Amino acid sequence: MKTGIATVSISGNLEEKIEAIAAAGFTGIEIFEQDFIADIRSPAAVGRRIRESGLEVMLFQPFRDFEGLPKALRAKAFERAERKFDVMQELGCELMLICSSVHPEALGGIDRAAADFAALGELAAKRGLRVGYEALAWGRHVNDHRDAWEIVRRADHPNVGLILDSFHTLGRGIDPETIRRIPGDKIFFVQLADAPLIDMDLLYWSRHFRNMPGEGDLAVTDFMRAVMATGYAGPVSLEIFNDQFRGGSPETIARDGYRSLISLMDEVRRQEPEAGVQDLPALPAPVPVRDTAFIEFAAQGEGLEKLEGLLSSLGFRRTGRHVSKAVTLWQQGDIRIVLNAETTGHAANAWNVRGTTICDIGLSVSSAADTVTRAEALGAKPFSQPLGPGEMPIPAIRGLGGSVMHFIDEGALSDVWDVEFLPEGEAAAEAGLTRVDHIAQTMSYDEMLSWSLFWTTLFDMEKAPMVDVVDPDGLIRSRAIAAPGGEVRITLNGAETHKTLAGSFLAEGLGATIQHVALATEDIFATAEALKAKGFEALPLSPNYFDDLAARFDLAPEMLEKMRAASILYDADEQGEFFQLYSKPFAGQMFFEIVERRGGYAGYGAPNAPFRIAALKRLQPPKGMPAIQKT
Ligand SMILES: O=C(O)c1ccc(O)c(O)c1
Ligand SMILES: [Mg+2]
Repeated sequence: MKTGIATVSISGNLEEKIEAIAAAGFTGIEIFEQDFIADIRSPAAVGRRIRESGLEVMLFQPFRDFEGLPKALRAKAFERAERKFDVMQELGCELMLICSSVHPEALGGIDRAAADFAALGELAAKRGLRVGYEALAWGRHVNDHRDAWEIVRRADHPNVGLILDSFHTLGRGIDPETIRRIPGDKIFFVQLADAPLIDMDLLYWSRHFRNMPGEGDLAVTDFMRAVMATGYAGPVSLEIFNDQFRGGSPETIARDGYRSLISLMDEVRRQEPEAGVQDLPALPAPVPVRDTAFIEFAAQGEGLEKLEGLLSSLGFRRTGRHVSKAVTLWQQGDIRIVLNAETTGHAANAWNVRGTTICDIGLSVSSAADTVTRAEALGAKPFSQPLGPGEMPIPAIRGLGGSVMHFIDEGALSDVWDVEFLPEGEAAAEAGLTRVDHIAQTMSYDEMLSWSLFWTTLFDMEKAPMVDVVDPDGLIRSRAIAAPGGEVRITLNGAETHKTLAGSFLAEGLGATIQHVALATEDIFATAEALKAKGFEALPLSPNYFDDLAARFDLAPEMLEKMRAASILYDADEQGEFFQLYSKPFAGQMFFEIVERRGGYAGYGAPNAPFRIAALKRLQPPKGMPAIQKT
């Protein structure tokens, strides 16, 4: 299977685009004409450069306003096409994309357009070139792939074929099953893009909001299944017009594209085995996640002592000390927290950059080996560092932005805790915390699509709709990613400005990181009592919040009083209820959350987030003072 991406999909100049596309692992490139025209090099030199980087020049596009023109304009269009054929021959590209006309003088009529294409096919054939016809969703007369196909069919020329683009089909709500009727060898090229469902003008939506398959809401997998069912054996290529990507990092966007495409084709192969997806390396299915195995903090000195104090006040006990490293294990229920005070290695690097921070998360998965294999096939890098005495080689990868994740399964490595840690028997009463409910990653808004793609392509996890959270100083976009039974839940919080709480956390800490961890209890009132006895200090909330709760929900007055007394927040959905309790911030702006889910409540208390953020902000030092001291 040949994979491609259009130059228009990523930022930078043509050279930067070529480098990033080649580095990400694609087979080829679609040259978007503007990118080529802006380059100083000759077509031959550009073609050579692309091939030297290991890429094929798969497609030259777009050629606009060709078909259906009245006489004089028609002749000009053919001349224009000949000039572009010249360029293509120099470039070493044999396929041109012609998108359906938007010309105000273009005439309709399928036979007229077919005759134009038959004539152009002749000219192309003389030079050993081919042309493909794509229906733009906003084309003047042709805006549906079924009409474009009828024109190609009637043109009946071996050098004239159809080009399909998932956006134009799915964006118009055309059933992709209709593609199954087209002969695969008449489909010359396939472009893929997803998009978030937003009700707006098709052209504007397409030119600004496309994103990678899996990042949006369109049925791109169904589209591609139908394409493969035709016997299509040509390239599968991404064509993403996106304002954010145009301003992003070429490497990141190209890597995301590759991850998206491989994961999509893997899914197509699974769902449509008879379609015979060729030359796609075998890779394990998206990996089921079972639980959060551990959360590891990098902490040293005074910051370490403070964190130990906070963990004790949350009912955690130190249960182990690493056999060879300055690392301790803290437990409660099924929760494991690792405190790493090493002065070399990944944790030390993280501490040097951020101070006290979560530097690693461990996930329990069905197969750790499969997880690493799939992650690498999708472009992730394995992670390892020299093993100390007595240490076990736990499979790990680099997540995005330098983060690290370890994977533990039920195999030989599951007894890592007994092997690597000497037990410490500090007896102390727990506070009823049972497991990690969710992990909240904070990032800049631009990183959200990358992270949601990372989680949903590697693991058997689904993304929930985006929600907006109001911070007094700006907006936070929030999206949850969860395993089907909620075994692991991640929330991605994207800050648009550095003035928001999440944004200032980022400004201090360099890149996406985990800002809070939510721990589950089965009885939040009992937990709140137990914590109080241990000296835990809850985040104080405004009394107005509880008055509003009384107005919005039918809560028993005694329960409301208990919530008010213990600073417990509340939310409910159709399935159940949700209770939340926050710690005060520590190490700058990190915090813990304690939650109780009753019934099948599926959310994260998003309606409460503005009040939590305002409460946290009240505790920040006055503006102008440093918010984080590196301890
Ligand atoms: O927005 C456009 O004009 C445009 C151009 C070329 C394409 O392949 C396409 O899908 C859209
Ligand atoms: Mg297209």
